[in-house]
Amino acid sequence: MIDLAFSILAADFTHLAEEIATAERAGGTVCHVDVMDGHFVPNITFGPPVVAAVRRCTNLPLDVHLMIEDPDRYIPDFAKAGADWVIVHQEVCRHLHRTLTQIREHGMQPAVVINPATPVETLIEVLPMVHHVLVMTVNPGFGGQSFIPRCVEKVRHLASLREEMNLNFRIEVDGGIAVDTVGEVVRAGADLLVAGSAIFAGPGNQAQTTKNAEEFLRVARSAGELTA
Ligand SMILES: O=C(CO)[C@@H](O)[C@H](O)COP(=O)(O)O
Ligand SMILES: [Fe+2]
Repeated sequence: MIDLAFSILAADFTHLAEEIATAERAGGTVCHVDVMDGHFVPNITFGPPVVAAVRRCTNLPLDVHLMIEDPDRYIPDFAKAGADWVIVHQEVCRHLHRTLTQIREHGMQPAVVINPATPVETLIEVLPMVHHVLVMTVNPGFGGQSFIPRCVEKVRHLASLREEMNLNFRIEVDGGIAVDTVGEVVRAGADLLVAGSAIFAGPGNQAQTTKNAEEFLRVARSAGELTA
């Protein structure tokens, strides 16, 4: 199953509810929320109150990508806000197993993410406990950056580990995913596809947003069929 996890970072914040409804009607199946703290990444976005507002706009799974130092401190707040899936960066978790366990204990699905410079091997011990692994295909911090092709090999590596270890975590990609890059990552084994600037067309441009999402899904699904 291919999921389009549309990233609201690229949406028109003055009409967030409408932007989410448009992406959902066009086939988006997961709502990806990028939380940035200005420390782990050089940008600041939003926190639990915005996640709670998004929760009131949609019943889609909320995939909350925490680009923050010390995520443990905020797990209860994101649970209260209505997050479904919480993704933490391997690079900030000194006790990754404990953090993932805490996410699950708060009723959410735990996921882990690695930056382009972080190897897949750092995750082996936690693969049995995650709902998904996110492979960053840009350095985190901003939307609209260029896809880093070398990261595709990490998706392939994870897909083969999943088979070898007889596990069923999903593989997500995030950053520069668009019609010209999505085929490659799907063929490598990703099926949870984050896209922001490739989907949202800007204020008042719902028709183009719809077209973008439909075309994105058409390309992703045809790559998926070739792979299956
Ligand atoms: O986590 C991030 C960026 O750090 C992302 O989720 C971006 O929001 C993706 O944006 P595009 O590359 O699709 O524009
Ligand atoms: Fe993200």
